[in-house]
This record gives sequence, structure tokens and C-alpha cells, in this order.
Amino acid sequence: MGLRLRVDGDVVRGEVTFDRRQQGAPGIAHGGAVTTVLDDAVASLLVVLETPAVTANIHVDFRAPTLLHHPMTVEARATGRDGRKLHLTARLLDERATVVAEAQALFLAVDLEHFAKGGEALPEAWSGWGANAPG
Ligand SMILES: CCCCCCCCCCCCCCCC(=O)SCCNC(=O)CCNC(=O)[C@H](O)C(C)(C)COP(=O)(O)OP(=O)(O)OC[C@H]1O[C@@H](n2cnc3c(N)ncnc32)[C@H](O)[C@@H]1OP(=O)(O)O
Repeated sequence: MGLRLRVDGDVVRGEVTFDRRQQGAPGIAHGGAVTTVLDDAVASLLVVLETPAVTANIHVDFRAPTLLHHPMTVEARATGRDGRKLHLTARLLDERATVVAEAQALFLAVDLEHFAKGGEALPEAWSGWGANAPG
């Protein structure tokens, strides 16, 4: 889906255009694909927060059909932190700046060891990451 995300101050912004590969109903993106974009956008806030964390839950409101082949923008920001709990939100907007979907996510800060459970080497860039991890 060609999602491109960038950090802009304390906000993550990006662009995405859904195509037939993410189709649900004819001409409309599947809600799971929309949720993936929103989850990726809030996850990118972890760079801003300098905190390794994972999605514990994500609630998505689908406000309008997300049309295929129409460029969309996504923006995500942190709304609060309560110990290990990170409260994050993201919105997907169409070319008219109409919100087509929005998400509220709860991330939980984890130690980097959490990611080692996958059995794969972690990226070198992560070695200095995690000063804000719970352990
Ligand atoms: C320097 C450069 C860096 C570059 C950097 C680049 C970025 C690179 C990103 C890498 C990261 C990508 C991440 C992507 C986002 C995923 O896609 S993550 C994948 C999807 N998520 C998962 O796989 C998570 C699976 N779940 C788990 O591992 C565990 O359930 C969790 C979430 C770690 C929680 O387990 P736990 O640590 O044992 O937590 P637990 O003690 O049960 O609960 C702690 C508190 O949270 C609450 N809680 C736990 N789960 C829930 C829930 N689901 N709902 C509500 N409350 C909950 C509990 O009630 C408890 O509350 P309190 O009693 O303290 O008030």
C-alpha cells in the first residue's frame, strides 16, 4: 500500500493510497488494512517517545468508506502516559480532509527482550533504544 511515515515534531504524518490488494467491498479498502495503517502510524510514535512498546489494544472507528486509488493522509500523536501505558491516537483523512477512520490505541512499554522472543536478531539501530523501557 506504499505507506510512508515521517516524524514531524511530536506528530507522525504519512501518506497512503489503497489499491485492489487491500480491497474489501468493491472499490473500498478492507477495514483490516485501514487498521494496519493506523496501528503502524501510532507505533511510529515510539521513536518520538523513545520507548519500546507493543500494541495491547486498538479501537478503530470507521467514519466513512476509505476509497481505493484516492490518496489519504494519516497523522498520529500521543495523548498521554500512565506508567507503562501509552495512550496513542491516529486519524486517516481523505483529500478533502474528511476523517474516514480514527483509532485510539493502548501500547504497553516492554523491555527489548520482548522482541527477542521472535528469535530474530534485533536491528543494530535499536541497541541504544529503550532508556524508557520498564526494566
Ligand atoms: C533509536 C531508533 C529506534 C527505531 C525504532 C523503530 C520502531 C520500531 C517499533 C518496534 C515495535 C513495533 C511494534 C508495532 C506494534 C505491533 O504490531 S506489536 C504486535 C501486536 N501486539 C503484541 O504482539 C502484544 C502481545 N501482548 C503481549 O505481549 C502482552 O499481553 C503485553 C501487551 C506486553 C502485556 O503483558 P504484560 O506486560 O504482562 O502486562 P500486564 O502485567 O498483563 O498488564 C499491565 C497493565 O496493562 C493492562 N493491560 C494489559 N493488556 C491490556 C489490554 N489488551 N487492554 C487493556 N489493558 C491491558 C493491564 O490491565 C495492567 O494494568 P494495571 O493493572 O497495571 O492498571
